[in-house]
Amino acid sequence: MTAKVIDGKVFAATVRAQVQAHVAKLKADHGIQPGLAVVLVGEDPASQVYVRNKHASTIEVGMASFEHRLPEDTSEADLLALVNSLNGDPKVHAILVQLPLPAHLNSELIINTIDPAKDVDGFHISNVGLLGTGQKSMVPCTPLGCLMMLRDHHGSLAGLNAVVVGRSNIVGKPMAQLLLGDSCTVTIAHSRTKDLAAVCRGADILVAAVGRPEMITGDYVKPGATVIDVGINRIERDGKNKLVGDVHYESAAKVVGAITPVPGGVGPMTIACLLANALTACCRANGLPEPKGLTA
Ligand SMILES: Nc1nc(=O)c2c([nH]1)NC[C@@H]1CN(c3ccc(C(=O)N[C@@H](CCC(=O)O)C(=O)O)cc3)C=[N+]21
Repeated sequence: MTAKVIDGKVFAATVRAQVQAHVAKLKADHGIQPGLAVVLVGEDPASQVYVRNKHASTIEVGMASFEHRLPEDTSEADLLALVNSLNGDPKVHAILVQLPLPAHLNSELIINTIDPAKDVDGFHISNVGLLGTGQKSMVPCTPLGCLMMLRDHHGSLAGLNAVVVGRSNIVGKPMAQLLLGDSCTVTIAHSRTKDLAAVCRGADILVAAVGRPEMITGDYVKPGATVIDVGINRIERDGKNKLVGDVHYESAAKVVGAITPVPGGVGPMTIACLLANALTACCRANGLPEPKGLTA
């Protein structure tokens, strides 16, 4: 069987185009421009790349982008003061504090200080609770992007067996909630699950978010299954730096029905969903109808 490659790059471009059109309409009809603030503490090179990409895409869809780069030794009090000022800034509808933060900063405290209505990452405890109880919330960008690709590929997800490998607060747990919301039968597995391969082989939908390069091989997948690879691992192979997922693409692709590549799968969708969430936050803040097809 030849697997269908789910092209996240192409899909993300269509999401960004929808966001761009909606942003233009907000401006024309209401004179409103959505604003996204990104806060980066420290000099982590990978984080700097993401922040630069986010800035460029934000401008491209016509939103205002506010970048705050703070030194590694920024105090918790100073960071909290910045978050509070962004909370109170009417031009800022959406706030993202890049993670991980330097170890001397309490990430939970900082995330929970963001106004939940502006929390485009959906990491605030209020948004986590709202999602868990099926209420309107801000939904974490990576799981939202995965859900969009799955809905596009399958139409309805009702009744399908979904296995999420990974139990993080930013991907595994919210992904499971979203799949449950779409009426999948959901299993959350992880590195300590007994006979992980057998559990994974029961999946019609397999979401790999364990953070272990190429761990999910062809032996872990059911023929015809849909595989979403959330992993982004930088490894060295044959003296070269390479980006690989949590799925061993070559062996899995021989078995499954559809699969997302790395790069060019979930990553671009994460950024597109960040923009979608910023737009949603802006519409809600102004009591306007939300964009269709861009929310959970
Ligand atoms: N508060 C917060 N929210 C985040 O959403 C967040 C974060 N912190 N910290 C870091 C991670 C990482 N992340 C990525 C987004 C896009 C790509 C992406 O577009 N990747 C490209 C490849 C890029 C490359 O070549 O390096 C791809 O997969 O095709 C990757 C990683 C968001 N994160």
